[in-house]
Amino acid sequence: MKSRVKTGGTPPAAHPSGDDTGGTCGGGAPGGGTALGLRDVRVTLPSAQGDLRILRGVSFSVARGEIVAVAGESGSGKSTSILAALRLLPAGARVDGSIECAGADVLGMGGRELRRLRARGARLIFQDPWRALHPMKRIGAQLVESARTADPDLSRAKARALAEETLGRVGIPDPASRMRSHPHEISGGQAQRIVIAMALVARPAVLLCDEPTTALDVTTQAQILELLRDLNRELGLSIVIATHDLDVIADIADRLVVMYAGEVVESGPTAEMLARPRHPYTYALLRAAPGLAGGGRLHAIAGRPPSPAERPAGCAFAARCPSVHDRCATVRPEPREVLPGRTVACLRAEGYGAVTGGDA
Ligand SMILES: Nc1ncnc2c1ncn2[C@@H]1O[C@H](COP(=O)(O)OP(=O)(O)OP(=O)(O)O)[C@@H](O)[C@H]1O
Repeated sequence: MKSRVKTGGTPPAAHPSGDDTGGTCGGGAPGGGTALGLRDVRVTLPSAQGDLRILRGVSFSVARGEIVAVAGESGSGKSTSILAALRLLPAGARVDGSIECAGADVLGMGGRELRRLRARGARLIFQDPWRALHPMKRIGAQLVESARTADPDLSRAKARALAEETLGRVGIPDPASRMRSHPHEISGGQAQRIVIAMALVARPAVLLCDEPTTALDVTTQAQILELLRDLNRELGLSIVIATHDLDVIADIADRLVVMYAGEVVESGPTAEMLARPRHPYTYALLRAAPGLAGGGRLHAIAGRPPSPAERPAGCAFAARCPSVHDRCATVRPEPREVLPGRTVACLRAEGYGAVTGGDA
């Protein structure tokens, strides 16, 4: 169903609200094999210079039990895609296209359904875990609140038991005593585990992680990603991870969605995209990733992406593209399916070899 929605300027819900009782979008909701689907999503934001087209027809989907990484440089539209999925864009934002979460039409939702969506349909994990934790409330109380907001029929005792069990599940030692701690008593890595636990107790259909490890040290980053992968494997949790750092997610993502200047330029199974990137931007991102270049020379991507106000007429990547040709300046490449489940938006899409240690 196609919709056009003006969002009401609701700020991201740092703490779950407890006032919803209805709705259709939740972890246990029926509805096909898709946990989250964006189809031709366009987002326009008002600004002093006029309307800014931030997303220009973004499509990707996350099957149940799948990990999808949304990658791209800063400003490519990753966060906007995630916030659009939860209708959390700033006041005045216009969203066109269609967004589906666990079988429900997100752009057609009313207030109550939206609260339900945010409480248990799709839960957000931010880069900064402290943003999601109330500094004055005990960790146990925050977990119980999250569980009971998602399922108001859950008794306080059952919610506490679920909270404690989930803390153990995400690797928090001595969960019973941790329940009584306040956020200032824990480390950044533990805080992110607790934020993940707060999402898990709500049994969401999909976890939306926006740069979930960027604020953490390298060892903790790896542990949090391992935790996400375990939760995906053991609970069948569907996960989206937005990141500018392809190294970080290449090992755990089933599929990659590469964004540039508000568009998806390439998407497909991770292994295939690493072995044979087809879009020059994907290739450039891979060559700029230390882990994936495997000790080979790193190639920074020269230049910078265009801002939404200065986007050129044809291909947005043309000014930085080593394979550019005349038509790229005037013809906007539409995403096309080059293999089953693999799309590329490039007039050439010629394909490159895998980026390896010997690549120079
Ligand atoms: N409220 C806003 N008003 C104006 N422009 C915005 C607003 N929010 C985002 N943008 C612009 O939209 C584009 C996409 O931003 P977005 O944050 O979605 O990208 P991103 O890929 O998540 O980048 P980052 O990793 O830096 O968060 C950027 O050019 C950004 O400047």
